[in-house]
Amino acid sequence: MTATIIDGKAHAARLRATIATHVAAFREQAGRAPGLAVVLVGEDPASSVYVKSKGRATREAGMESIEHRLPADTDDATLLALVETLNADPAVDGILVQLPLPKHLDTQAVLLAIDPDKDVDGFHPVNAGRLATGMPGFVPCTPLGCVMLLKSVLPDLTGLDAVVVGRSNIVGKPMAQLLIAESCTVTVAHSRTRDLPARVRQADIVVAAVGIANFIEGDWIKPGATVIDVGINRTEAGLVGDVDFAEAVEVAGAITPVPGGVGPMTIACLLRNTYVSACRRDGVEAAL
Ligand SMILES: Nc1nc2c(c(=O)[nH]1)N[C@@H](CN(C=O)c1ccc(C(=O)N[C@@H](CCC(=O)O)C(=O)O)cc1)CN2
Repeated sequence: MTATIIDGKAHAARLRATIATHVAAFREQAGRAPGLAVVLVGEDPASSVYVKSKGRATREAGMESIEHRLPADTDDATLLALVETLNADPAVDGILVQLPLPKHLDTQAVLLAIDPDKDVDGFHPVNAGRLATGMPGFVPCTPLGCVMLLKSVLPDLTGLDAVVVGRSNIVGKPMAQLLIAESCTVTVAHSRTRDLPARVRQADIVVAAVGIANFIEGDWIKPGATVIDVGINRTEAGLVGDVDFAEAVEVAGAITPVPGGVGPMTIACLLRNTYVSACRRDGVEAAL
């Protein structure tokens, strides 16, 4: 039996349409549009595409897109000064610095400089702490999108065994926190985990965020499990995920494809976070 394919593109389109409706109501009530500032340093081709997509999606949702493109040799002081300006700008509800930054820049210092209440990426330690302790804050967009896709096929995750393969600050760790909040039993695995295939085989939910093409093999998957593939790996065969899709689709109960799975949800969730930020800043109740 082949798995249900979870159509992230369709889910993202629906979420974006919903946000656009709420943004229209916000504009009526608040007399202004939510504003998202995106900062890109350098010319990494993939990052340039993502930033362009974010700008287009922001405008299509009825929000204001403010783009700052800085040269690759920008120094820390210049970037930090721009973040401070955006922190102080009342028209800016959300600030996002596109990652990865060029190697000479101090990513941690830049993320720390963003006002946590405008941190629509949810990468600031204050928001990581809020997520870990169940307080309202901003949840990183990719894991938030993963949970939405998961719940589209498994509305109640209570008691399920989940394995998150990958322990990054922007996907693995927040993903684990979200699954704990959904009452899953969560294992966070990584490159040094002993007998990883055996761990994955026990899981009802597999989230693959390890960054290695086709790393998770079909016979690691428990029959009927739900597989969420966060990987975006450019190979000679094209864009592939961290899961060997051709193998896993024969075993899983449901699986996200790459492309067209988690990726589109990242930008849709960014719009959601920006709308929520505007509502919080204006003291308006968010409709989500
Ligand atoms: N500040 C941030 N930087 C980065 C983030 C982030 O959430 N915040 N995530 C990624 C890149 N990213 C958004 O920035 C992103 C990645 C992938 C997609 C997407 O829609 N992917 C498509 C394939 C598109 C392609 O050909 O590359 C898909 O999977 O279908 C959207 C956004 C790292 N940096």
